[in-house]
Amino acid sequence: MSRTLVAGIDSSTQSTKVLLVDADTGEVVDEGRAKHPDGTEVDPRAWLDALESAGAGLLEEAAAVAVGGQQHGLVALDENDDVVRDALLWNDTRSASSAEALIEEIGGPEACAQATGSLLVPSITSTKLRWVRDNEPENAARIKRVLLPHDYLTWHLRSDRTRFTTDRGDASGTGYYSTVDDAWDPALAEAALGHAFELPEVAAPDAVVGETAWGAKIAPGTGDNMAAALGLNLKPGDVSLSIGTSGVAAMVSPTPTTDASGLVAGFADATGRYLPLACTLNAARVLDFGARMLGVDHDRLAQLALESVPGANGVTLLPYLDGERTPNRPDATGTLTGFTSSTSQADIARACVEGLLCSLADAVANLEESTGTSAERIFLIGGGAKSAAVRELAPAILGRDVVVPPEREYVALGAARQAAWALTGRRPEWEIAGAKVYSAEATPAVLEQYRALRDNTAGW
Ligand SMILES: Nc1ncnc2c1ncn2[C@@H]1O[C@H](COP(=O)(O)OP(=O)(O)O)[C@@H](O)[C@H]1O
Ligand SMILES: O=C(CO)[C@@H](O)[C@H](O)COP(=O)(O)O
Repeated sequence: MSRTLVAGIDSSTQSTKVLLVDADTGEVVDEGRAKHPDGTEVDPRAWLDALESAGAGLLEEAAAVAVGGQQHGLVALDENDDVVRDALLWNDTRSASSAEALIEEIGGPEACAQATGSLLVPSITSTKLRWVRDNEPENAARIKRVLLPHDYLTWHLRSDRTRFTTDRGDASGTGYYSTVDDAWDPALAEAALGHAFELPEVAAPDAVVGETAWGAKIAPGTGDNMAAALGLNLKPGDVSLSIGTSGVAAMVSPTPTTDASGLVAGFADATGRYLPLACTLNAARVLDFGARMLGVDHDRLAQLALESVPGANGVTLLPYLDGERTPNRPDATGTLTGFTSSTSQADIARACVEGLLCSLADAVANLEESTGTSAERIFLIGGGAKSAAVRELAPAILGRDVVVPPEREYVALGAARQAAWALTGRRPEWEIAGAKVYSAEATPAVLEQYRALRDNTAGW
C-alpha cells in the first residue's frame, strides 16, 4: 500500500530545509537543504531559489505542504505585487529608534504590550515599516502590501497566486496584530508606514489555503518558532530552547501574555494557544565566531571547550556580537575579558560555549519570571544543539536536566505536522522517540561571573 507523504519547509535565517514525512507516522523519509545569502537584508526571491533547490525531487511527492519561516521579516510588495526592496530581517537592528518612537506614540510600554502582546524592539515588522517611511520615502510610497517571509513563500507555492494568507502565530510578530483580540489592528499598521496597506488573510490553524501546481494542499504555515513548538508537540510546562541564528526560549500557554519589560514577547502559537518567547540575537553564530577565531571546526571547538574548567579560568564572553535583543541593546558588541598569560585556546572555547549558554539561561529565567511558570522539561534544538559541549554544559549552566531530542529539523517537522493536519482534518499525534536526557552538577558560579560582566560592561 502506498503511503501518504507531506512536506514541511523551514525557511529560516541561514537556510531552507525541506522534510518529506509520512503523514501517518511522522517518519522522515527524505530531506533537502539549501543556503540563504548572508546579511540582515535579503532579496526574498533568494528564498524562492533556495526552496526550489532544497525541495527538488521532494516537494512533488507531497500531498500537502506548509512553510515555517523566520519571523518578522518585512516583505514589501508594490501594486503589481513586485518586491519593493530587499526584505529587512528580524536581526536587522537599524529600526531601534523607530521602535522607541512607535512605543511612545502607542502610549508607552504598558499600552504597547497590551495592544500587540509585545514591547516593540527592532526585530518587529512595524518598526521596519517606520524605518522605511522615515528613510526611504520613495520605497514607502510604493508599498501596497506587506507579507512575512512564510506568507511570501506560501503565496509562491500557490498555483493561482490569487490569495494572500498568513496565520495568527506569525501575524502576532508584526506589531500590528492584537494577540489578545486575535485580530489585525489596521490602525497600528497604517500608523507605522504612514498609509494603509493590504494585510494577508489570517487563516485558521487547520485550514487549507490553496493548492500547488502539482495538486498538493497548502496549509497556512507559521513562524519558525511556532512551527518548532508544533514539531516538538510542546505541552504546558515544556520549554523549547532553540540555538539557531537566534536563541529562543519558548513555552505554550493557554492565555496571552503582555510583558511590558520587553524581555518576553507575547506571541500566538499555531494551534489556537499562545507562545510567550524570549529571543536573543546571538546564538549559534557565537559558536561560529569561536571556531573562526581559534581556526578550528565545530567539533574541535566543542572538544577544546570540554578540556577547560567551569568558568574558563576567569575568561568570560558577553556574546552580544551583533547587537542584542534580550536584553534590548541594539548597538552592543561582544566583550571577552579575563585573560592571563596562561589563558589557553581551551579557555576561550569554553568562554564561547558558556557565554552562549548563560545568555540562554537569562532567556529561560525571563520566560519563567514573566509567565510565572517554571520549566519542567527543556528541549534543546537547532543547529547549535549539535555541539557536544553545548549539550554537556547546558544542564550545568541551566541548573537542571536538559532533553535533547533526536537530531532533526523541528521547524520543518512542525510545518509537516501542520500540512498533515490540513490534509486529514486531524492533528497528528506523532511522538518523538529516542530523546536523550543530559544531567550535570549545577555550576551557578559560572552564571554569576557572566552576570557580573553583563551588568558592569561599560556603556550599559
Ligand atoms: N556541530 C555543530 N556545532 C555547533 N554549531 C553548529 C553545528 N552544526 C551547525 N551549527 C551551527 O548552527 C547554525 C545553523 O542552525 P539553524 O538552526 O539551522 O539556524 P537557522 O534556523 O537560524 O537558519 C549555524 O550557525 C551553524 O554554524
Ligand atoms: O525573531 C525571532 C523570534 O522572535 C527569530 O527566532 C526568528 O524567527 C529567526 O529564527 P532562526 O532563524 O534563528 O530560527
